[in-house]
Amino acid sequence: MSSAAVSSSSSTFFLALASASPGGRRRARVGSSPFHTGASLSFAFWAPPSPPRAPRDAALVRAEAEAGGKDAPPERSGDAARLPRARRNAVSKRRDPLQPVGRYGSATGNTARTGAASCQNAALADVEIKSIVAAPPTSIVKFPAPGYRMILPSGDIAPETVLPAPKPLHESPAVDGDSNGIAPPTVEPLVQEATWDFKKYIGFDEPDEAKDDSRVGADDAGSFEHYGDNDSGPLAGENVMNVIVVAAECSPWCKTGGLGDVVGALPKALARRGHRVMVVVPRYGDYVEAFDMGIRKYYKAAGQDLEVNYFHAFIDGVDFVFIDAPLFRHRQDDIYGGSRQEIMKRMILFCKVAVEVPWHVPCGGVCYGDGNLVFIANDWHTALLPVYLKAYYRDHGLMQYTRSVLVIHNIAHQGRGPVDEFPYMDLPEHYLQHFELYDPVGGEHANIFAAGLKMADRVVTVSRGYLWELKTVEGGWGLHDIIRSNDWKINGIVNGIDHQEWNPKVDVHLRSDGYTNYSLETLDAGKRQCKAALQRELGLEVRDDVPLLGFIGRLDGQKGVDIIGDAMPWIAGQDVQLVMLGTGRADLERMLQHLEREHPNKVRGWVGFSVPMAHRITAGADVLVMPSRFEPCGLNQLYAMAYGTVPVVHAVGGLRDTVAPFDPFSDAGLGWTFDRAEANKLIEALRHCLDTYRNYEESWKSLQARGMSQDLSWDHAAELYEDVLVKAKYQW
Ligand SMILES: Nc1ncnc2c1ncn2[C@@H]1O[C@H](COP(=O)(O)OP(=O)(O)O[C@H]2O[C@H](CO)[C@@H](O)[C@H](O)[C@H]2O)[C@@H](O)[C@H]1O
Repeated sequence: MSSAAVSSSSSTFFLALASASPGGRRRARVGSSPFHTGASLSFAFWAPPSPPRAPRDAALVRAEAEAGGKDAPPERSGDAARLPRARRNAVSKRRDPLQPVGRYGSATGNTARTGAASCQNAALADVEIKSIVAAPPTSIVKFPAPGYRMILPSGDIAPETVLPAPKPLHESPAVDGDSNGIAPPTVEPLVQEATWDFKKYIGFDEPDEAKDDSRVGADDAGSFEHYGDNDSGPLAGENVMNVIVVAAECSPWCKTGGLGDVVGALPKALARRGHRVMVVVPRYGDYVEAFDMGIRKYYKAAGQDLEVNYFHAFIDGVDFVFIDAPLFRHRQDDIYGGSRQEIMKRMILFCKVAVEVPWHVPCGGVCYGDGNLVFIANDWHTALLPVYLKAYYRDHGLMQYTRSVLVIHNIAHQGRGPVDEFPYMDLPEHYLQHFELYDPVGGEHANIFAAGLKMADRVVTVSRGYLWELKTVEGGWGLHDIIRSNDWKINGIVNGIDHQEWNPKVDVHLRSDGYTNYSLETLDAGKRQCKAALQRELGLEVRDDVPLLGFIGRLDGQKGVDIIGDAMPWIAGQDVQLVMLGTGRADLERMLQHLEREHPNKVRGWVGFSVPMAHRITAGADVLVMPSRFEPCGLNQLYAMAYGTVPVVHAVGGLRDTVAPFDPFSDAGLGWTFDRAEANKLIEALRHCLDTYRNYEESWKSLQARGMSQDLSWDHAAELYEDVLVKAKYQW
């Protein structure tokens, strides 16, 4: 169907969507809070039987991480921890003169730090292009395939740099550069992959005899004997690959939520297994660690030629490549800001650039090349990458040994837009069918996530429970049919914890203002001190015997903070303290402030984005409350358990997978769960939790100890990711 043919109908649909939300008929008003907007989603259905969670080893901590080490997140301009209260509240109040979009690029009316899941489709009503000049797809023919029109995004690629020697599929190690005769290029690549020396690059100290070893390639695994304690080569063995993780955010440089955490940590864990790993992320600000590589390229995005520069840092065995372009600059505190068309244009540019990074960016002097390479794209922002990989290259016999994996962190945000905007994506016309989607809520539209899911070689969701939910009408947000039909290539892998960043033993945010580092051995004294410091910092009465409840999260329908508001009359009647930290929807921000005003002796509602405060609440609170309506994985409950803070969660998605309910009879479990995202269910769970806290000290301590003793490290998750990468590699 041509875009012209569909445009009028789509415009009608999208105009009708101005106040619609993807939950549509599924959404139900919860409770009767005066703060409730009615935009929240009641998300309750039969959850799948819990997969038995294999017992893991005792907590693996990287105790060697040093105070203020290079991984310690620097204070970002968005952090408001040290600002006076008035300014703290102002942090989240920035308003863009342009139509604002939600965290994932959907119109919400909120700041870009927010993820107003409830409203993302509303943006679709805005079909007027504000800043993008309409243009047909570009057709820069670089490598014409017989009888085929080839579209390449980059404006200045010399053939010798775009076509490194292809590799046969069976050739696994990233260190090996032999090409094996499938359509060899007429011109040799500028940088030979064979010159790549993994050990030298990541700084392993080799003994002389190892240096003499002239073996290369797959059989060379034995020469990695000095990789940590493992003398048989990289943990990944012969599966060693080149991995490029592509995402819109990456902690500690730019983070609005869990995506940033994952992208900051998973690559390091993959590198520890021996893979050569790069992270590609936009350069929203000046990041002191990264240096200009002096490479300039030109790309077309939505009809405009744009210059792109590359900045590079090598940290913890990972190449971090920051894409610098005018579209990304000065967006540090507003990375998903601007109109829907603007963010789409940024992501089109970003994906076009990222897919060619393995050719243009010689990290450590050597490009990654496109053999034995896998991209890991994340969420809808980078879902175009698998599409470009296929449309620009794989369809034309290029990049035949490159694979793509797409990770679903949150399917509530999909990159929906009118069908008549499809030409901005610079794709062959027949690709439109992969984007086109009709659902009762969104009408007929172009859906970037849908196309990415179809084009990716493999797909990962961030928990198995969430994967199950995605296949349901309630949980798939219109993509359930696509998920179901691609079930064969989807795996659920629970996120891990970066133990350099989220570890009470070494947490840099617990080193001042009366807080302290602690471990399982020093839990009692350590938590008591952190709790007192938190109470002091927030102006609450310093009391050890009062249970301190915490909430941290984006203020939107997903996180269910309004359910806490609904439960407030009961909470206020208890001898408890409640600290909530979040930013997002204006009505929910007001709710936090209102609750603090109403209950000044009990409640603190901190409106703002503060990484240090998130760490301090996690350490100082006794209980972390997560009444999320849906939660693909959830990281805060993992962090809480690692800090001896007991989670009380709605049993949904990853929360259900990771928080086994407490069983007082067998003294097992990790926290309290409730089966519907409703205030009365939350109250019931909290009642049991507080009863245990007050009256069963031994049970409480063993709950804390079990939480802290789990191996929640990324190393375990990275191993599971590796299985997926290998499946992708051998999949044709
Ligand atoms: N106001 C604030 N100040 C400081 N820090 C704040 C903050 N609000 C949130 N954070 C931090 O942001 C992170 C949020 O993690 P979540 O797992 O809740 O992610 P989120 O829902 O954004 O992401 C999605 O992706 C992740 C990763 O896959 C999934 O776990 C999750 O279920 C899915 O919704 C945590 O590190 C938290 O401390």
